[in-house]
Amino acid sequence: MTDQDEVLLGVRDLRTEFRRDDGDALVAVDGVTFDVRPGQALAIVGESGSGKSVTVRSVLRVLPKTARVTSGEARFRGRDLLGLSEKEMRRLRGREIGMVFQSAMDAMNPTLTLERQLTEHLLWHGICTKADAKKRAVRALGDVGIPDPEKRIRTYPFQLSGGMRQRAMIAMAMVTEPALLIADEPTTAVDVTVQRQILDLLAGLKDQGTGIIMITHDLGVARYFCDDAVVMYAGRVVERAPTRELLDTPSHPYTVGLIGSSVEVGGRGLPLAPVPGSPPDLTQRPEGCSFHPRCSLAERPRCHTEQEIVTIGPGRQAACWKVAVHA
Ligand SMILES: Nc1ncnc2c1ncn2[C@@H]1O[C@H](COP(=O)(O)OP(=O)(O)OP(=O)(O)O)[C@@H](O)[C@H]1O
Repeated sequence: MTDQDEVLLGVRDLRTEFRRDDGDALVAVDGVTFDVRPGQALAIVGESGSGKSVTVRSVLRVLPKTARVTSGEARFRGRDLLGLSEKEMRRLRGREIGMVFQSAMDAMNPTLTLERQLTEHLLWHGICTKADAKKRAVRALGDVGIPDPEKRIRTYPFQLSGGMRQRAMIAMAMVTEPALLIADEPTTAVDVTVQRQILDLLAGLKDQGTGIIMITHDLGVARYFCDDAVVMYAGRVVERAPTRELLDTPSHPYTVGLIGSSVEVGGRGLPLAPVPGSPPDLTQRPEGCSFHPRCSLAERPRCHTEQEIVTIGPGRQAACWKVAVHA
């Protein structure tokens, strides 16, 4: 089997724009490329507004009306998701691609019991018969560690604690046995103990061969859970590497700053403190490297005119020509 055969999701040169009222286009995602393989987790890290969510929303085709993907490819199991009909995408989302978000309250329907939500989800996707749906739903809740699932299945999301709700959302995402799971800050709103339990649950999925994309602010979570990482800045990937290498020996000046400003205590990263300065207004992106106005190493004219991708090693690239000079 070649490397290429093993790619579950291959995103290439993805570009997504928002149309603004003043007519200007805001390029939120600009040329993003990454691969996710079965049984592997990819972290997408970066400051707020760097384009992490818009990237995965573009892949899932759940963008606000004002946004559109203007170019690129998102090949999932051989099919380009960006070329599928909306009907085909509806079949795929929630079935072959599961989704877990920061807040289960936003992702689940507060007016339906867990039983209704889980069984309707299974039946809509044609996973099993009505007779089997409840059994599978109870099993899914048990699998994510919800005690007494036969009883709990009759509750509404708001009747559960935050941690239990998050588990129920993961049960929803897992019940169809998706090949790919996209998790957008799944542990941000829960305490450390629940965070660990949720990561262990997701690790179980990974062991079964599920590919995972994890958006996270928490470098400790990325280190603990993710095989590879991409760092985004102003809509672009500025560095990609196996996670441990990226965190131990970062290359791009932005990654260095990001890690330098994050304190990892006992393997858990605190939320990232911002690198001095602020990201650019995406309607007026600086020429060349978008990070140059904040970069202490920036040199004229090269950093102001070009952004070069440098390959540092296997699976490692950084969007900074100075990396090659210092390597
Ligand atoms: N609904 C929207 N309308 C207009 N622009 C938007 C909208 N949503 C996002 N954007 C633009 O896209 C950029 C990327 O947003 P995105 O939500 O992907 O960032 P993020 O990295 O996920 O941030 P966070 O960590 O805060 O969730 C933002 O900086 C903003 O300029």
